[in-house]
Order: sequence, then structure tokens, then C-alpha cells
Amino acid sequence: MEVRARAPGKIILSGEHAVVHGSAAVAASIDLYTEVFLKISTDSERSDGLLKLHLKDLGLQFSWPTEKIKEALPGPCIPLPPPTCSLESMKSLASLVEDQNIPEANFGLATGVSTFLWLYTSVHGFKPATAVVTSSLPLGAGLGSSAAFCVAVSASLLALSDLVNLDQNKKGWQSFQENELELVNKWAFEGEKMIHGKPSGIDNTVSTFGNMIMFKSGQLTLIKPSMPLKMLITNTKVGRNTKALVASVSERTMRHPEAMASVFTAVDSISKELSTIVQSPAPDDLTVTENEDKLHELMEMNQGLLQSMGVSHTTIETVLRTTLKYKLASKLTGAGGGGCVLTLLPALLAGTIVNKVIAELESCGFQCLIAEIGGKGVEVSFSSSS
Ligand SMILES: Nc1ncnc2c1ncn2[C@@H]1O[C@H](COP(=O)(O)OP(=O)(O)O)[C@@H](O)[C@H]1O
Ligand SMILES: C[C@@](O)(CCOP(=O)(O)O)CC(=O)O
Ligand SMILES: [Mg+2]
Repeated sequence: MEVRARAPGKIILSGEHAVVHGSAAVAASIDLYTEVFLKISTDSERSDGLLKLHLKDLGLQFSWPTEKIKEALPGPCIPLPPPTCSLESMKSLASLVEDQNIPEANFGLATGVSTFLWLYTSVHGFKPATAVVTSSLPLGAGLGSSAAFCVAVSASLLALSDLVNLDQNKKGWQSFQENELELVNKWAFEGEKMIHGKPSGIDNTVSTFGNMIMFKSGQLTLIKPSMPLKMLITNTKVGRNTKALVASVSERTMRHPEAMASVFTAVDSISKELSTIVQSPAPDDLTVTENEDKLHELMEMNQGLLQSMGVSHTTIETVLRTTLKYKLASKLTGAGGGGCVLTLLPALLAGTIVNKVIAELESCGFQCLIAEIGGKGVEVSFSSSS
């Protein structure tokens, strides 16, 4: 029994952090993916009794005797709802992962590895298996690698379970039915909880369902943009950790509840207005430009509010200053504190200007890319090639 699952990363156009506190946010999937290959040994197959996890791009391989996992974890938790990992299980997972001696440089991976073990055993118990993970997403840079990882892992696990009804003979990538996607999303959210502490659920939701969405208090609304939206993504390459940044915003909120409530309300309005603008009819270039000007201002306002939440960074400020020289608006995307910055590229902006901005940003040591936004969500493939 084997399957491949791939799940996209995302950009947040407005509302990160505030969405954790109930404000609306707008996000879109991007065409960078995390892919998980999963092969589970059936009872009749001979196996080495190991659960193996290979993080291929990082050159790291881990394995655990399934008997050892059985002593530490409760095992399958079916039927629904998916279980939230208890503190006791977290501790057992930490010691199972510690035994693998993850290199210090990859220390943040420990939670990802624990999450894999938790999701795997919750769906498939203690069956020996091999999982191979590859990703074109930068880890810990604000493009939702944690969610793409949780969604791809959950999708691969559910695809090989009795809980979904996929066509195993179909060649190439296929999607799940709507109710199955909801299931994948629920399991992935449990994984995100382990990595983020208190996630809003926006990242796993957009990775699961794809497209562009507005997300508020756990509810998603599909957005159908009626104007072209091109974003430059600049990776400052400053590593950061979403869990710590989300916790720091919550601490600030405890210290200044009224002021922060106003900040979150302002972000809520920005996301709602942004969603209205991108969906409003744009029959000609003039209307597109007018709408882009409004988006420009909304992005600047959102960035200002993110600064007031304390999640900007000197490298983010450098990107903002650099792009402003070309009259382009930027804002951080994801948790901030480094990571990636979005810059709106107006539809009529000359290619030579885009190249100049990119060259200037890259001369600062940043990495730029232009991703396709709003594509498909999670998919699986049972065939060996796709
Ligand atoms: N391909 C992967 N393999 C293992 N763990 C991963 C992978 N992608 C993400 N993770 C987990 O997610 C963490 C990064 O998540 P986070 O701090 O939320 O940043 P982001 O989601 O913006 O990339 C990593 O430190 C790791 O624990
Ligand atoms: C800061 C936040 O809004 C987004 C975090 O995204 P990322 O992990 O930095 O890609 C947190 C959340 O919504 O769960
Ligand atoms: Mg994340």
C-alpha cells in the first residue's frame, strides 16, 4: 500500500496574527508544495518492524521500532474527532524524537517529527511503514511549510485508511471529496497545534482547499478574484519560529487588551475590504489600477498594524524601504520576525522595473520569487509517477 500526497504553501495577503484573535484574514495557496510518499507494510508483507521517516531535502533519516512506539503512545484514535495530543503523549514523543539525535542546526524539526509520529500512530497505529518527505517550501519563512507538512502527512495517512473513498486505480493526481477534505483539514489542524501552539487554522485550511479564501473564526469563504494579482515574495532568510511569535502577540494582548482589540478590529476591516476589492468587477485597465491603488494602501496599513503587534524586523523594514523607492507596497506575510515579505506587482508594471527591484533586493542578500497564487489544494496519487 503506497501513496503520494502533495499540499501547497500559502501567502497571507492580510490578517496574520489578528486571525488568531478572531479577525478576518485573506490567504491564497501558492505553487510550492510539500510532498509525502507513504508506504505501509501490510500484514502479509515481510517488514523490518520499523517506522521510518526520511526528510529527503535535509538529508535526515529517522527510524523507530514500532514496538518501542507502542510502549509510549496510545495508538489509533478512530473514529473521529481527531485527538488533540495530550501533554503526557507530548512528553513521550519528545523522548522518542530525542533518541534520534537531530543535529542542532535542525532543532526546530523536532516538533515536525513529533507531529508526524502522532498523526501516523493516531491513524495507523503501530504498523511498520516508510514515509519520505520532500518540499520546495522554505521552512520557517512564513509560507506555511508547517501546514503543508501537516496537510500532506494527513492526506497520505487518510488515503491509505478506510476513512476515505479514493480511486486507487486512477493514474496521476486526484483530489478528495469535500467531506474528506474536511477530515484531512481536521487532522492537519491537530498537527498545526503541535507546531504552532495556538494556530488559527488558516494555513492548514488554505493548504487543504487551495484557492484564495477569507478565513475568520474557523470559517472559510471562497474568494474569486476578478483582477490579476501578482505578488513578489522576498525571503529575508532570517529564520524565526511561528509558535514564539504567536505567543509574543498574545502576551502583548494581555498587557494592552483594549489597544490590541482596536488593532485587531482594524485588521478585520482591512481583510474584509481587501476581499471586496479583489472580487469587484474590473472591466478595464483603469479600474484594475484604481483597485491596485486601494490594495497598495491596505497592505501598507496592515503592515503598520503588524509593526504595532511587534512582529516586524529590520530586514522586513529594508524590503519595505527598497520596494517603496519603486512606489511598490509591501507587507510581511506569515508570522513575521524575518521570513517572507509580499510586494504587490501592478499588472501594468514594466518587466524592467520588476527586474530592477529583484536585483536590488537580492543585492541585500534576500531571495526573490514570483509564485502562482490561488491554485489547487491537497492532492494524492497512487501511481508511481504523476
Ligand atoms: N518538510 C518538513 N519536514 C519536517 N518538518 C517540517 C517540514 N516543514 C515544516 N516542518 C515543521 O514546521 C516548522 C516550521 O513551521 P513554522 O515555524 O510555522 O514556519 P512556516 O510554517 O512559516 O514555514 C519546522 O521547524 C518543522 O518543525
Ligand atoms: C501568524 C499566523 O497568523 C500565520 C503563521 O503562518 P506561518 O507559520 O508563519 O507560515 C498564525 C496562525 O494564523 O495560525
Ligand atoms: Mg507555520
